Amino acid sequence: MVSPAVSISYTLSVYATGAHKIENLSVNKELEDESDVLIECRDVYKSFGEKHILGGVSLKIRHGEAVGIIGPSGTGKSTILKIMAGLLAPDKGEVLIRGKTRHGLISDEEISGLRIGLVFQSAALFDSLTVRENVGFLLYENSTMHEDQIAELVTETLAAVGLKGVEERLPSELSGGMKKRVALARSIIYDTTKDAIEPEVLLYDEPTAGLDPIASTVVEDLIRSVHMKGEDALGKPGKIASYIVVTHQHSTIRRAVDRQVSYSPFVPQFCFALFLLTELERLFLSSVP
Ligand SMILES: Nc1ncnc2c1ncn2[C@@H]1O[C@H](COP(=O)(O)OP(=O)(O)OP(=O)(O)O)[C@@H](O)[C@H]1O
Repeated sequence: MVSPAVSISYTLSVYATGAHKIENLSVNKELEDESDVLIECRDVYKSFGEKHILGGVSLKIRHGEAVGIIGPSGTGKSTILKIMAGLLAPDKGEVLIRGKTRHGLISDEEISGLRIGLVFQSAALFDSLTVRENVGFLLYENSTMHEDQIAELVTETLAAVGLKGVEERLPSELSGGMKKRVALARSIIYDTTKDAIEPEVLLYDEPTAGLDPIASTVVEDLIRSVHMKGEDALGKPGKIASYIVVTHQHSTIRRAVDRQVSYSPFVPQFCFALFLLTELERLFLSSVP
């Protein structure tokens, strides 16, 4: 039997202090089929002033994947998400969206064919807007949809993340977990009047930060539920093609993702290694006749 093509192509380098690159692990295997790669980072570098944060990160996100990135504070996890989302430009290296290089920051032209949503660590809701206005914000601003249509879609999207009757509340009237749900609803809503509905990749930055274990579990299950392999609160298949979760919490990784990329500190203090547990497992399995 022919082994399935194995998807491995990661290089991740993390700098300690100063300009010394101290770890650079890479595993590469040529792929037979690249057509399902939605986002690819190729040898991405990023520094802030003298601080070298990313030193040659390469990774691919494929259609249908649920990926976790775990690691200590300050190692550049949020930075790589922002680079993938097009909010920060890499100093060196490339970001490819469905095989096409994106130059610099995000632009409407370049994102056509793939919607990328970033769910921020804090829910980042507008305090003076109601939940309905927050969730429907982009549609009110950028679509040709009628206000009633947007309101209806907002209600439906809130129901998909398990929230009912909160449309006219202000963010200050919600619990932390509810705010995260509203932020999630805002990131999954889209203009249903458009002809072509593109696949969507969601990038979650610390989605369970600041939540107690029960509220964390609810959010982790919610992340699963809006994925195409899951089922939302209305019992419909989720609409998110792929997602990445950045987290400090192993419980979130265990519950919400299929494969993990981790920065893991070991001796000496500033060394970090990249563990590609699931990928290595796949490589091993695919090599078994
Ligand atoms: N816009 C910026 N300007 C200057 N420094 C920045 C900027 N953004 C991030 N940094 C620095 O880059 C480093 C990596 O930040 P980043 O937020 O990516 O780390 P992280 O791994 O996500 O951390 P955490 O888990 O605490 O969120 C930090 O030292 C941070 O202070």
